[in-house]
Amino acid sequence: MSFQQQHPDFQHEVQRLDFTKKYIDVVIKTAETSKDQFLENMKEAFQDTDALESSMSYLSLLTNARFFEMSREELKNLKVARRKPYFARLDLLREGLEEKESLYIGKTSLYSRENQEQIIVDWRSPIANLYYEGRLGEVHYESYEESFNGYLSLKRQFMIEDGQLDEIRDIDLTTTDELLQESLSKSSSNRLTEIISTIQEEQNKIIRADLNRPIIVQGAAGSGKTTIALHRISYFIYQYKENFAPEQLMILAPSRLFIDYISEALPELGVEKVRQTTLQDYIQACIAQKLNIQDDDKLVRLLENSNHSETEIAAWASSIKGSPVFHRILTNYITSIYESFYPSKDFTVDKFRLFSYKKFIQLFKDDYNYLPLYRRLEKLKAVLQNDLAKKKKNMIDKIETYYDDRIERAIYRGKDPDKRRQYVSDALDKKALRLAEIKKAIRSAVSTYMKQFPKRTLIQYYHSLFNDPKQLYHWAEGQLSEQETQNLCQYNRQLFAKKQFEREDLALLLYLQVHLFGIPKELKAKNIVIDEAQDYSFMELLSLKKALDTDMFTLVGDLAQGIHSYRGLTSWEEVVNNIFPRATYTELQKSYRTTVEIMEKANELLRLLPYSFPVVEPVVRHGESPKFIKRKNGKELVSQIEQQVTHLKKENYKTIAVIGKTMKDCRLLYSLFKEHSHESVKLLEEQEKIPKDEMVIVPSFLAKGLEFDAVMIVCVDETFSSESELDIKLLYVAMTRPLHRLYFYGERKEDFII
Ligand SMILES: Nc1ncnc2c1ncn2[C@@H]1O[C@H](COP(=O)(O)OP(=O)(O)OP(=O)(O)O)[C@@H](O)[C@H]1O
Repeated sequence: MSFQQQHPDFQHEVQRLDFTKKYIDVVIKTAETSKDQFLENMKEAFQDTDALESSMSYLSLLTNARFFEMSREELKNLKVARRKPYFARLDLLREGLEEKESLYIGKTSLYSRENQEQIIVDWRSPIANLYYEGRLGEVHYESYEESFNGYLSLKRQFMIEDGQLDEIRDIDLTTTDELLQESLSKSSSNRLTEIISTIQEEQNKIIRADLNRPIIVQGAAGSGKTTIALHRISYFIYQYKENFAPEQLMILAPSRLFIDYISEALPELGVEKVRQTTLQDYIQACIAQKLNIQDDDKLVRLLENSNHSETEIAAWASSIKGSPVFHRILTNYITSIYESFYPSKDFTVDKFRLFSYKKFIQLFKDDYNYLPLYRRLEKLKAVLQNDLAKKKKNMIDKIETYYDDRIERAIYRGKDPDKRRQYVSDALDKKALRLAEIKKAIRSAVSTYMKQFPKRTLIQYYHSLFNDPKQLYHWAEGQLSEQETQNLCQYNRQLFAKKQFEREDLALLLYLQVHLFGIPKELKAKNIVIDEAQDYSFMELLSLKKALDTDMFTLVGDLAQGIHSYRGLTSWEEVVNNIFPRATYTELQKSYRTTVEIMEKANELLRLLPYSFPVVEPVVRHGESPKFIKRKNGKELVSQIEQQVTHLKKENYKTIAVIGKTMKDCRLLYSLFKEHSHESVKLLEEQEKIPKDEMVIVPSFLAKGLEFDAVMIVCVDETFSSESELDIKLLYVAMTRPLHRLYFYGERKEDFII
């Protein structure tokens, strides 16, 4: 018997676990067969225990089929839960009650079918919050806007593997960290996992922060931002399951590679139905077009420093297109488009004036100002059609009456019967002609009137924006010089000539789409999580907010890893002040991923960056110090790395990555491996899936957000320079990927800055 199994309650907890598992089995079986079977199933399962007694006494409730109505989803969760029904227990004496109750906290809830008592309490329920933040003793919690007090006398953690209780541990202040330590020391599976049982207090605060307000989290590398963001979605779905379908939530990830990385944690959290996409894919869906986008090309060019002045202009164009200057430009541009739609003629049919242009403009400008331009036009077209339908009879009647009157007068007044006949016949002809005319005019009136409004496509509008530098200068209201607007127009026209766009154009296209055409309802998510949000530009965030028509965003990111800062953000302040004024801002400085030794080295880099964040505090977990190894060349470099990998695998490290600074360096390494190695190696690109048990080669900018047991940063042709902020950030990203081991392979130590 192990030490933990000597816990006086161990046997009791084994029984309790047994009961829970059997109960789950019965519920599953009953849900899959029929409710009438419940009793039989209960008898069978609990033949030898007393539990049956109490169950039998609630027989009457069983007539209620509702207790067994379970969605496929719930059934699936329950089947998963059987392996580990719960991870903690709380003993709570609620104020005003005599007896304390034991609450078992798990990933999904389970109610007793007989008396509605909770056999398992969902980790997202209000009372489970006590596990994450309440110390033992007097506690207070809120549930559905009511406050409760109570006394928490026990917090117990369970280690359950495959339905077997391995260990129990009662938590007081000294042992809180043990489970976390254990969980962190495990090897990484290349996938993000759920951390429900070890969520830390500061993380819990963010997960459960007011769901009706946006939240911005600046978190150090490895502080759990991605993990927390996913848990917050899970919490949101739980809280609002009646009001929102998971499909109405959206995760915007930096790349498809990253979506693959988080994919495994999603079902466990019950959030797999949440829409997961990248900004590029999402915007292209909104504008219903597939564009030819040059991806990350700019970053690579910046890295490789090719053609200096051209690269500089490209980076400058990105920064301008992402900045608030373009908000001003687009606002003015859109106003000018709107004004060009104000008609100067009334809506007339034949000789009748039906609708004044002033009224048209008033409806266009004021009454329908909540709609995008072309939707306003559709509305107005419908207004004209309605109006016409109402007045049509009247117009026809007027013409008929006019001729009928004349004919009648002629019949009575005229003396010469021949002349009279001729007059009447002419009048009848004229009447028929006029009636045919007016009917024809009525048929085409609306479409003729609507023809004055130009029909242009989004892309045509976008191209026009860069047509005339003088106009652009005017719209920028002094925020750009004439030279700058000329450069910008020239730059974009060159792209257009190649039928190309760059990522920075997407936000502007989205902004125009929203104001001119609108976006389909089914693409309007209600709650949005953005990971690596530091790489978004001001205009990207603003356009998304406009497109989605909500400020319910969770933004998580780390400015120190802002490798796209030429277009991305340099401070969260501008985001809070100008886009999400209702947002709460939180910082996370503790890092859970890596060891103290690795984090200390990475912190040295952080000090070289122009940010005033405090250095990252690693959770105390020690390991080997990062090592510099003088690299060899060609075949010998490959065998050098292979030996290290063999060594690491012996130590049971499973996921290993070689990180190069650029894709170019990675391709070089990859071809060396192809030529000289028997090991299977994969080069990760943007659209890849991450293999489970192969070593990977990945460029630093794509490694962002991922993690591995061990990382080897290898410099072949490229080195990192302390002169370049981008290099520092890329190296920082690379250095903060490993959980356990870090090696630098290069010519000289200086090539890695520190
Ligand atoms: N409370 C926790 N308990 C156990 N593991 C945790 C906890 N918080 C974070 N981790 C682990 O720390 C690692 C880093 O988490 P995550 O990837 O969410 O961090 P991040 O802030 O998004 O990192 P990056 O900035 O590098 O993208 C993961 O392995 C995660 O499982």
